[in-house]
Amino acid sequence: MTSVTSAEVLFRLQGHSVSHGRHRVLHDINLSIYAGEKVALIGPSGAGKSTLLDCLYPQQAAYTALCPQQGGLVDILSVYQNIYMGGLERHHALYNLWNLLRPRPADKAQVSELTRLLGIDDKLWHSVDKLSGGQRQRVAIGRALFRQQPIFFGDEPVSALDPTQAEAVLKMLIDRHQTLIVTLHNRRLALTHFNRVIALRDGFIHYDGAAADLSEQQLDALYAQ
Ligand SMILES: Nc1ncnc2c1ncn2[C@@H]1O[C@H](COP(=O)(O)OP(=O)(O)OP(=O)(O)O)[C@@H](O)[C@H]1O
Repeated sequence: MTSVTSAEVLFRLQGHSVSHGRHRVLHDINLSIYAGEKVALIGPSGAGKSTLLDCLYPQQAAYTALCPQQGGLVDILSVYQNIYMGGLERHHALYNLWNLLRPRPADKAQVSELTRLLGIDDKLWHSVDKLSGGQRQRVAIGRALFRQQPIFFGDEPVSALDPTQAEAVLKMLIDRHQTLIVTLHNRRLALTHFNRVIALRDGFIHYDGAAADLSEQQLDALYAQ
């Protein structure tokens, strides 16, 4: 895994606004995110969280494992193939083609280990269109983990998992990445697993600070307004 120097600014937006047609969805966003930060991005539906992730991602795309909201899986391919695709950039095309069709033992072992940790090892050779929403979400997370990058971007990456799984998977993502920016609707997870919370509402930053300085009730109020 490539590492980035601690306290290095990885992401910066200054006076950044985004519009879709006449609809402004992000207003004058100012923020810096440093290496090592674990940032929960919260806010009601439509607040602009995914749009903000889209603005930040290109700044470190080469070092970022991305887990988009729709998962981005290829339905007709197996769990193994979908996860393996997270590591395509590490090898040349012929190696990848061979490995997708006839997995080498070493690659198969790595992908199998991820599926075991994610609790989907019995699905390794199933095509992903046969999986439940939560199982598909774990495949998308497996693919992001297989990228082996220092930064993780997740757009509601654990929303389809039950509470126990969501916590375990989030912990795994945090353990394996130096810097994370994750959109979440689960306020408790935001406060217990992240050190910084950025709360958006109607395209404005409503709160940006330490998770330790926030209570769940304050976050609830943000959603209730
Ligand atoms: N391609 C688009 N064209 C037009 N409007 C868009 C487009 N993408 C997003 N929007 C609008 O931008 C606003 C912010 O959307 P965004 O997906 O960033 O919100 P979000 O906070 O991630 O929501 P959710 O929690 O539901 O995923 C919404 O009002 C949405 O309708």
